[in-house]
Amino acid sequence: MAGSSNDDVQIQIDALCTALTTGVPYTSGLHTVKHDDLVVYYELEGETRPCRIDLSKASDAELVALNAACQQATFGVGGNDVLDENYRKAGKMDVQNFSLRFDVAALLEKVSPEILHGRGHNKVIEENKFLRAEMYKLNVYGPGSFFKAHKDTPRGEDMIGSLVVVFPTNHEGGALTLEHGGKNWVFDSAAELSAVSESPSIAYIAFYSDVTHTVETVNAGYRVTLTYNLFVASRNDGIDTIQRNISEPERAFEKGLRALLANPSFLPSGGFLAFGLAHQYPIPVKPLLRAGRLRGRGLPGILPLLKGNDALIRAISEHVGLETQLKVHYITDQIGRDILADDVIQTGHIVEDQGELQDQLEELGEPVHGSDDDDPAGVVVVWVTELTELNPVEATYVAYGNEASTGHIYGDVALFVEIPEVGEGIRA
Ligand SMILES: O=C(O)CCC(=O)C(=O)O
Ligand SMILES: [Fe+2]
Repeated sequence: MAGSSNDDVQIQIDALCTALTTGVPYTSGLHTVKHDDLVVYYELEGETRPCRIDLSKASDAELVALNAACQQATFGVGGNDVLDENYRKAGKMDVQNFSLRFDVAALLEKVSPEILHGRGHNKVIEENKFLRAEMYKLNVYGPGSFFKAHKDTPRGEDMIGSLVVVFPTNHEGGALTLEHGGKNWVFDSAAELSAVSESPSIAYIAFYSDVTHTVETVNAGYRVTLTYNLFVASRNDGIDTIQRNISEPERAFEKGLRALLANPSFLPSGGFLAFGLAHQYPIPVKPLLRAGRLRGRGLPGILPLLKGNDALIRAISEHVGLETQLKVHYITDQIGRDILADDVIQTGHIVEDQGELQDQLEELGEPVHGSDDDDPAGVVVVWVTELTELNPVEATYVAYGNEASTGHIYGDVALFVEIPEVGEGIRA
C-alpha cells in the first residue's frame, strides 16, 4: 500500500502515545444543590436530640459547635489508626453519627463518565461498568487544620477512587493539592465556592485511589467536607450495558489504532502492542499460575478495575475488536530472556540447575522475540508507553551455588493488546 512504511509505523505509534498524554487523574467542579440538601443533623454526646446545622448558611458559632462534636481524625499506618497532629489536624464524624438529605446520585452521574472515561459527543461505546459511592466521613477543618500528603487506604479491591464534597462554609485556604505520575494539580475549593452567587452549590473532586493528595492549612473559617469511597461495579448479567460517549482522547487513540492496524508494515505476523500501566492495582500476591493453569481471580480479575489511561486503552481496543490482557513481563538475568506470563508465575517448586528455571519459565510463559540474540523465536512486542514499576511481582525458586539458597525473579505487570497477523481477524 502506498504511503505505508516502517517510518509510518513509528509515526502512528507516536500518535497513540500522544492520545494518552491529555488525561488527568481526577475530575472536579461545582454542583448546585437544593436548599434543604445541606442540612446536617448530628449527634452530641450525652444528648438525646440531634443538633441541626444548615451548611449552606452556617454561622461561625454553629460551625464551632459542629467542630466540637467531632472526634480528632486519625489516619492509617500499616493497618492501624494513628493520631498524630503533625500529620493530620482535623475533626471527623463517622457516618453513624450524622445524617443529611444530600443525595450523591446526581453528582455520581456527573463524575462517572470522567472516572470511567467517556466525556464527549456523538459516538458511543457499550460498557457494563458503573460507579458506586459509599459515604465515608464528615470532616471539619478549623483554623490551622490540615492533612499532609497521603493516599487513601483501599477499602476493598474494587475501590477505584475517592470523592470529596466541600460545603459552602466560609473559609480561606484548605486547597486540595494532588500529585500523580510526577505531575501536580491544585483544587482550590474555597476560591471556586466564593465565586458562586445564586443557589447553594458544593464543590467536588473525584480522584483515583493512587493519587497522592494533601489538604493545605485552613487559614480562617471552617472547611467542612464529606468523603465517599468510590467502587467500580459491573452489571453482571452482561446484557444490560450502558451506552456512554467516547471522549476526545479515546477518539484520538481509536484513530491511531485503526491506522496501525491498516498498515501492513505493522506487526505483519501479529504480536502485541504493550503499554506500561499508569496506575497501581491490587495485584494478587499469591502466584496463581502453575503448569499453565490459572487458579482464582488472578490478573484477569484486575481488568475491570483499570483506571484512567489504562481503562481507556482497554475500552478502545475492545471497541475496535482487539483483545486486551494484563501480563507479567519478567526480565531477569537468570532467565536470559524476557518472558510474558498470563499471571504471577509460581516458581517455588523449581530447583535451578543447568537451565531448569529458563526451561520451566518458557513453558509457563511466552518468550519475547528479540530478547535473546541467539534465539529469534518468541512473540513480537511493540511498546507504546514505557514499562512502569508501579505493579511489581516477585517469585522465588531454589537456587544452587556452593550452597542452596533462595533465588528471586522479578516482573512488572503491563497491559497488552493482541494484534492479529495481516489478513486475519479484524485485519482481514
Ligand atoms: O477533606 C478532604 O478534603 C480530604 C480528606 C481526605 O483526604 C481523607 O479523608 O482521606
Ligand atoms: Fe484522603
